[in-house]
Amino acid sequence: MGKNIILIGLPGAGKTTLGKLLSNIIGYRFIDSDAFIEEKTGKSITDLFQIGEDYFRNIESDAYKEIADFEDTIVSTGGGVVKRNENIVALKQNGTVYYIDRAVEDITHDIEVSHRPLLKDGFERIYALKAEREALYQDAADFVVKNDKPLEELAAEIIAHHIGAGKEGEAHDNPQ
Ligand SMILES: Nc1ncnc2c1ncn2[C@@H]1O[C@H](COP(=O)(O)OP(=O)(O)OP(=O)(O)O)[C@@H](O)[C@H]1O
Ligand SMILES: O=C(O)C1=C[C@@H](O)[C@@H](O)[C@H](O)C1
Ligand SMILES: [Mg+2]
Repeated sequence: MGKNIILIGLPGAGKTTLGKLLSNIIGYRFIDSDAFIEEKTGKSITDLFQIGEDYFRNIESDAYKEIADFEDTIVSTGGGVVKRNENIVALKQNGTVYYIDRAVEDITHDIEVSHRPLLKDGFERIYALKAEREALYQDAADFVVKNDKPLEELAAEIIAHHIGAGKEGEAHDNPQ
């Protein structure tokens, strides 16, 4: 059975769109951890966050432990997956972690903030998230993919890495 493909990165980095595209190409199941949590709890991420961030993060960590047992699955994670190392440890048991590294300026062009609890006060917060989390995303990643090109090209880079072929270019095995 193939290892899971775990996509991490900031809100708006392209994880869900790329994950669905990868799923169509290689036939693995696609899951989005936020949607998985909403289905399991019957509550929206916004509602869970309103109860308290710790409350949400506990539910999120439990979800990653469940997801870690899946096989042949592409996982689009929540942007905060790296806030707890236990999440990454669990997901790496049967998964390779790909950091989708996208410039904040590109993200702000493409997303709106209304249903995003962390961005409800505006885009400024995403600059802070980038500063807070960049090192965490880099440390967690087995492989870094720069999202500054068509998503089909990112998908090709990830598939090449996944099948063990390796590839020259901006995507690179993470030396950290
Ligand atoms: N390389 C790209 N070219 C064109 N559009 C892109 C690219 N990367 C991302 N996008 C667009 O950016 C938006 C955000 O992408 P997406 O929803 O996949 O991000 P995400 O990481 O899943 O974010 P979140 O989970 O926080 O919603 C989408 O409209 C997507 O189509
Ligand atoms: O970046 C984050 O911390 C979050 C991202 C979303 O995917 C959700 O998981 C939630 O809104 C928290
Ligand atoms: Mg998403």
